[in-house]
Amino acid sequence: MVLSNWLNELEYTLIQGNTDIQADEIIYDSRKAGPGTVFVAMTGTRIDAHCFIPDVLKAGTRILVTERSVEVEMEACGLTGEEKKQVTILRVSDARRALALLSAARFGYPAKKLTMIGVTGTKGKTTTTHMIKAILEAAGKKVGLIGTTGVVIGDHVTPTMNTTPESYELHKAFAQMAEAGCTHAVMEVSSQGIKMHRVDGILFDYGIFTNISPDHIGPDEHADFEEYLYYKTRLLTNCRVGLLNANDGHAEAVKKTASCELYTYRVDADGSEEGERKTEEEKADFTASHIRYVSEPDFVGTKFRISGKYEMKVRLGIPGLFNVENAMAAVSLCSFLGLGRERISHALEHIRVNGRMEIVYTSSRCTVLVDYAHNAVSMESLLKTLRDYHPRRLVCIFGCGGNRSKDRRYSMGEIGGRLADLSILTADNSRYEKTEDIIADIRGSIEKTGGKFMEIPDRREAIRYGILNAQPGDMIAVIGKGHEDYQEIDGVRHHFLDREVIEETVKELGEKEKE
Ligand SMILES: CC(=O)N[C@H]1[C@@H](OP(=O)(O)OP(=O)(O)OC[C@H]2O[C@@H](n3ccc(=O)[nH]c3=O)[C@H](O)[C@@H]2O)O[C@H](CO)[C@@H](O)[C@@H]1O[C@H](C)C(=O)N[C@@H](C)C(=O)N[C@H](CCC(=O)O)C(=O)O
Ligand SMILES: Nc1ncnc2c1ncn2[C@@H]1O[C@H](COP(=O)(O)OP(=O)(O)OP(=O)(O)O)[C@@H](O)[C@H]1O
Repeated sequence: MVLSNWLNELEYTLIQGNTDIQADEIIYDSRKAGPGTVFVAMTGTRIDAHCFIPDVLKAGTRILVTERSVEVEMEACGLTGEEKKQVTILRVSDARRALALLSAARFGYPAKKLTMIGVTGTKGKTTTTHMIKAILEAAGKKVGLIGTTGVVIGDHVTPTMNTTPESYELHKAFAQMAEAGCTHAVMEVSSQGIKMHRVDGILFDYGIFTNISPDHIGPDEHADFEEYLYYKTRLLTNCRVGLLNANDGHAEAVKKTASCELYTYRVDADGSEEGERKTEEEKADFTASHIRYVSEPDFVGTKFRISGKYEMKVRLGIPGLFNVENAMAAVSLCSFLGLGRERISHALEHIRVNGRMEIVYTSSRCTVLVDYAHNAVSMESLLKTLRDYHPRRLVCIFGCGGNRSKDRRYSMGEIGGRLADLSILTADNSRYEKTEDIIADIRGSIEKTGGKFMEIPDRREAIRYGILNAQPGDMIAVIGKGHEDYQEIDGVRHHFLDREVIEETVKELGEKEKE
């Protein structure tokens, strides 16, 4: 490919060289340098990649995209004067944005070949994207998905470093999706991804804003809540049709900044009808009401009614009030796509989202579920909504990650003590810390609540204990790791999946009962 073919959407200054030269690949990691590569030097949060310019030139790269003058680096590269002259240098104001625009061109603008659906929000991104995928697939569409659980195309899952991967990886994935015959791409759009220009140049057909609460604020993420909110709202300035959760405390502020064709959805947990709402502000385009919590021997979830621009009754096979919100986002969106109600209904009744309120076992004996809640806010909303099912006992099996803020241990201990009937403290990803030390930190706060707890540091044994000692009608929530299929100990990831341990134990239980 000739470099100039990739430059249509890029604003740049040609510092030296020419653009009518061969370019085969775009790289943003110096370790992939070689002849034919275009090196985009990004100023990182840890490293300024301009310092790798001598290395990439030595490795054979002859095209550089830079944010600043690189005379010093050119001096240090060891090339002859003639060789240096042959290097093409493009100066851009933002290399991350340049990477996004170049990557889109490099892969032939694959996002334009797909119906693009983006979901942002502090919570609910993974669940909502999986619900949309399940509905579209039930309607016979081929869908690609990108998010925390990886890039999913058909049965093939490729793990990703980030919830919203780097722009180059995104366009590569879109190209693979288009190649595989996908018509729709549904992806999680993190605020950090927006801030880091990973989705620059993509115009989403549909954008969803699920909710926002303080999170991801810190040295390498957002400076403060205002910045976090700002970047989250950018999705609704970069899509044709937007959907906003009217239940969210910041919905009005988000509405003011949105520039798309905007619709709202809401959940009336108190059972009131759309017609009974008093103010215009309280009305939404899509409303869920008449919510019932259903716990049957083979089905745990909710039933509710949707009214407004779309009407249907839903039986949702994933428990919890917040999942009604997630389902409302998914159904409202799918209502624009002209899908049959029976397909939507079937998909939601049988929905399973890997590690998100995932019911692994349910019978008259007990219900066991896995969830990714790994901080106090998520844990609190999870335990509160599980109470709506009136379990005999609510048992929560959890730990906390090592080498992370200790505040999380104290706050999760406090929530467990207050909201569970029994907490079983165990290992999460202990990393370089001793599991016993982490549990001791949790113990410190749980003891103050007077809540009942026990300690079983081995996570497998903790899960086995919970299930083998269940009382009829118990609900057991195994939380913190969700879809993760490993336990990280001393820098090594050992295979471990909560769901598998639950399934093994349930089998053991069945065999014991037969004896
Ligand atoms: C703080 C942050 O967002 N960092 C992201 C950023 O890394 P960075 O560019 O700052 O990294 P850096 O190490 O300073 O390197 C700078 C540049 O030097 C290059 N380099 C580096 C070494 C070398 O030898 N040669 C070389 O060329 C690197 O390839 C990079 O281009 O760009 C990388 C590539 O896209 C990301 O993987 C990385 O995410 C890190 C792992 C991260 O933890 N990010 C979190 C904060 C994040 O993005 N989270 C969101 C939100 C999730 C949610 O909502 O739950 C997400 O979307 O994942
Ligand atoms: N709409 C929601 N509101 C509040 N909590 C939610 C909601 N949806 C899911 N949760 C809780 O948050 C956890 C993470 O859910 P999910 O993975 O769907 O969200 P996410 O936005 O992708 O989160 P993360 O950024 O932590 O990966 C779930 O395990 C559940 O406990």
